[in-house]
Amino acid sequence: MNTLQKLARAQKGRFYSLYSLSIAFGIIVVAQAYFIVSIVDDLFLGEKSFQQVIPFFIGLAVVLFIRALLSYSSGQIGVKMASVVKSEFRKKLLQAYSGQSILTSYKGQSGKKVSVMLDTVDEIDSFYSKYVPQRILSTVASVIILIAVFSQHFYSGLIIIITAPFIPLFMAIIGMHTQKKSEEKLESLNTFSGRFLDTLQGLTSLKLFGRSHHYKEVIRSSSLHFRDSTMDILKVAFMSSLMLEFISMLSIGLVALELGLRLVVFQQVSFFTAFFILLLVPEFFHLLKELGSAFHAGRSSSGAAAKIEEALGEEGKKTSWGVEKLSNNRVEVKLQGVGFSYGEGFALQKVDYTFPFIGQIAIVGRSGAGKTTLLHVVAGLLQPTEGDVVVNGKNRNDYEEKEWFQHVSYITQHPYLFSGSIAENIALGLKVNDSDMEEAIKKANITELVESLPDGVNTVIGEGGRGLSGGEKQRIALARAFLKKPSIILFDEPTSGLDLMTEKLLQQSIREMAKHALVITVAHRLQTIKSADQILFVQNGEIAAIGTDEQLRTSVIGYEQLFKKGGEVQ
Ligand SMILES: Nc1ncnc2c1ncn2[C@@H]1O[C@H](COP(=O)(O)OP(=O)(O)OP(=O)(O)O)[C@@H](O)[C@H]1O
Repeated sequence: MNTLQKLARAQKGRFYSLYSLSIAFGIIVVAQAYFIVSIVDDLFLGEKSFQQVIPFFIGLAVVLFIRALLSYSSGQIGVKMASVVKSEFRKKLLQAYSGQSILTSYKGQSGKKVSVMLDTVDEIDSFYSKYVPQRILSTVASVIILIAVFSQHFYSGLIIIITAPFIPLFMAIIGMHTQKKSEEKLESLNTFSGRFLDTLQGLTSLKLFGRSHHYKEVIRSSSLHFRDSTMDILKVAFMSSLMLEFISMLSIGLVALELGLRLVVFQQVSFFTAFFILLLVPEFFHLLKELGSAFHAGRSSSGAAAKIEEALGEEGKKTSWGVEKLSNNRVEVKLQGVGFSYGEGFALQKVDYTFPFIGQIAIVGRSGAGKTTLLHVVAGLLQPTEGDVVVNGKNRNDYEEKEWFQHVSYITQHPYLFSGSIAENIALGLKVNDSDMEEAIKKANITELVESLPDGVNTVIGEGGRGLSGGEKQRIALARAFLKKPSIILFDEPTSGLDLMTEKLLQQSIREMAKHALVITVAHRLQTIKSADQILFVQNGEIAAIGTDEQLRTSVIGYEQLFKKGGEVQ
């Protein structure tokens, strides 16, 4: 609970308001008992008239109103505290997820991440909306009630002091179990969400391989596991409420017995005192019981906080960035002894190469040779584990992240298209005028495609760009690049599946781009390789040779074997 406590204390104003409200609440509870006892005592024993006790009735009504107001206000403060902390956690998680290295972000299931961000963060709500206000209220108000009881009758106070500690003791025992169970519950909820989204995304593959039934069972058992762990928590909650009720009932009974004997048999206390104490004791134990239930909810929140901290701790090796500006439009990228390792197995070996300002560079090699890894290192998505990426004479890590990415566009094999219109997908939030949009569309060779659609550029394409072919998606991504006009375009060419026409259109667009920028392509097509100014031939994580297609064909063993009959790189 430490992190959650710290975050609660950080909201000093609200924290102290809760204390003030609790002091007022304690006084109000005592005043309420006083007014009730005075009314009963005066009316039945003092034989006063109804008119004479009217001031007490008014006092009681005012006190009841203030009591309701105080309870409402402390609840509201708790809700506000919770909303501040929850939005803080969500912001941190979002920053952590978006700032993670590409390797860390690929790890884990998306559904699980969404569940942490939404459900797990929601779980901490009860710590602030229930536990914190109740803890302050119960401790402060119960002390005030205890002082009132002691002031009237010492032995009743003593019985309360002896029996009351059983409640916190019991709460501590319950609390130990609850946090663990709550962590288990959240883990199964996150796993369930992760599996669900994963299965939903891979539904087509599962259907095609006739395995959808198996996965239905996987989801079913995952959901049953979540149900069982929720029921486990509820079981503990019910047990804990029952026990708290039992302890407090016993304690109230003891005080009542003692007071009854003193009042009726020994006649040592007045009716006023006995009744006053008998009204306050249940209030005292009610506060402790409420604390017990709130404590249970608070422990569940601790489990959630632990899960969030775990998610925030998944740092991974990020690319580090500096504060330098990269204003120059001409960007020269130099790889100096650059190496990268995923930890075990494959490693990119010391790469030395200076890219030209403008032109087309192709990266070729067998599958698994390290082409994409090299592209990711150049893109700034992976931080080299050795050597430096030097940009315009300075280490790239010295530049601001935003500055670098302003100069780069990366067109992957499967570009992500958001749910929205084609225009929105091309602009990606940029404010663009119609003629710029038209030009980008023309250069990316999608004019015909756009014109064939019912609403032109305003046609809505589904989540993930459903309804468009792979080649069309890539051309939309190219249009993004034409609009952005970056200095460096990284292009992961599709391995297969493009018809001749689409291939030609893509090649045309890339050639157009290479007139004004540096285009680095992970190339799989002979045509791209032939038109490249220079080719980096990658073999086992090393640049084995550099040259034009002609040069490499005559001088490098293993280069020619890369090509299949159809002209595609294997
Ligand atoms: N996240 C990762 N963690 C560990 N190893 C990885 C990771 N990504 C890739 N690898 C390994 O690194 C090696 C190079 O992968 P890379 O994707 O760079 O190859 P490639 O030349 O682009 O292959 P292809 O043409 O098939 O896409 C492969 O052996 C691959 O298994």
